[in-house]
Order: sequence, then C-alpha cells, then structure tokens
Amino acid sequence: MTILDDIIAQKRFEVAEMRADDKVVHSRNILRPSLFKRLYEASHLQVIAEMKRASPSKGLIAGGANPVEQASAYFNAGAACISVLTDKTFFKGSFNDLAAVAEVVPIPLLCKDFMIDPIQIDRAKAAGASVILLIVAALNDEELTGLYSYATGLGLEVLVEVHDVEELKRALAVDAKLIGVNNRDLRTFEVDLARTEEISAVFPFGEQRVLISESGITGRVDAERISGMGAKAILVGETLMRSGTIEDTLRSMQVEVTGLSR
Ligand SMILES: O=P(O)(O)OC[C@@H](O)[C@@H](O)c1c[nH]c2ccccc12
Repeated sequence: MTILDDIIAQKRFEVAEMRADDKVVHSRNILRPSLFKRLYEASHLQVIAEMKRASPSKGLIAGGANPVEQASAYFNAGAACISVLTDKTFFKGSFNDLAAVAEVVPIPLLCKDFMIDPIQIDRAKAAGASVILLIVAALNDEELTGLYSYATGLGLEVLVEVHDVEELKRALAVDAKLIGVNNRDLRTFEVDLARTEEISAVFPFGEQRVLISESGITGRVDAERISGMGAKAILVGETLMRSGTIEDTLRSMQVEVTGLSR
C-alpha cells in the first residue's frame, strides 16, 4: 500500500460520513476572478500559495498556523491564488480553514483535497472554493471525466494534477486547461523539479492551457528554473509556511516567465 492508497481508503470512509451528515460548512459565496485567465495572461511567474500545517512526507510543518493570517499575508504579497488543504487526517486541515480564508480574500481559492466523489466538490464549493484539485493518479478515466464535468458544471475551475507524460495524456483527454505537475511522487515522496521539465518538453502550450509546477520549490533559484520551462505558476506550501518573512519570500518568486509558454 502506498500513502496515496491509504489516503484514498480514508476518503471513501469520509465520503460515507459526509453522506450521513448534513452539517455543511458555508462561507459567503463571492464571485472570484478566473485563475486560468490570470495565469494565461501573466508575464511573471504566479504563486499559488498554500496553507499547509502538516503533511505525510514532512510531518508537522506549522501546527499552530492561523489560516486567516497566513492567507492575508499571501494576498498582500500578490499571490494569484490561495490553496487550502482541507484534508484532516494527513494534513491537519479542514473545511473550516477554507471557509475562514474565503471570508477574507477575494482572489481564486483552491480546495486542496483528494476528490473521489461529487459530495466533496459540493462541500468545497459551499466552503467558498472557486477551484478544486483532481489528481489523475487517484482516479480512473471514468471518475476523472465524471468529477471534472461535475465541477465545471457547478462553475468551478479544475486544476488537474499529473506526475508523468502518461498522466498528462489523461489530463488532456478531459480537456484540462489548468495542468499541474506534482514534482513530488505521491508513492515514494521523492521530489525532483525534473518532473516539470519532462512534462514541459511535450506540453501543448499553443492550445490555451497553462502549466503549473507543484511541490518542493524552495525559493527564487527554483522559480527561475521553472519559469524557464514555460510554467506560468508555482504551487508553494512548506517554504512559505516556514518563512519568517512570508511576503518577501513570496515576492522573490515572482520572476519573469522566460520559457516558451504560448
Ligand atoms: O509544500 P510544498 O512542497 O511546497 O508542496 C505544495 C503542494 O504542491 C503540495 O502540498 C501538494 C501537491 N499536490 C498535492 C496533492 C495533495 C496534497 C498536497 C499536495
């Protein structure tokens, strides 16, 4: 069993609980700008800044972090989008975190979770998300297609996460516009920015799609390397959660996009 298998098993249990429980976390549902449009039009690398207390690979990262303070600092530094981990068991997040952030920032908001069922997408939307994540490695083609159209049908944007070229093909088969490469292998936890490089070599940049590089990004040097691959955004958690100077750290990553990206 890999960690991804463990997480998905836990999610099946949580989905059953959600169905039996009508306590839904809500926030005011405000209209947020399109993440796709922001990234597509950007000339500088955009930062999707993540609220992440803990993870299976790193353990506790910032157990006492306050999601409202964290998100406000991200917003002030010009983050393009805020990602909030809502998984409780493995990442110590919650839909309450997401709803609290939704109340204080007006920018695109990503619900970061392991989606296997439409009810989770309903909960993400109720809590204020404008974007959800679908992880190709966690879904078969039928599930991926079904959840993708369910989310877009609700007016949500979808970030489709891939790890290799085979998974990229599956993302393109559902016509994903926002494609994220996870530099971390969810099976082994190994992190390598070369994952983004591999995908960028075959990425259809001409087709109104944006490439996002996720995980393991430690600062400006990594950001420059990734911008040279044509990615329009980076998804950064741990580096920002551990930074004593969040706004400076985030701003230092907003480098010019130098790779071929259209
Ligand atoms: O903390 P990092 O290494 O900057 O990574 C952030 C983000 O990419 C990572 O949290 C992530 C990427 N894909 C995921 C899927 C589920 C949970 C978490 C993730």
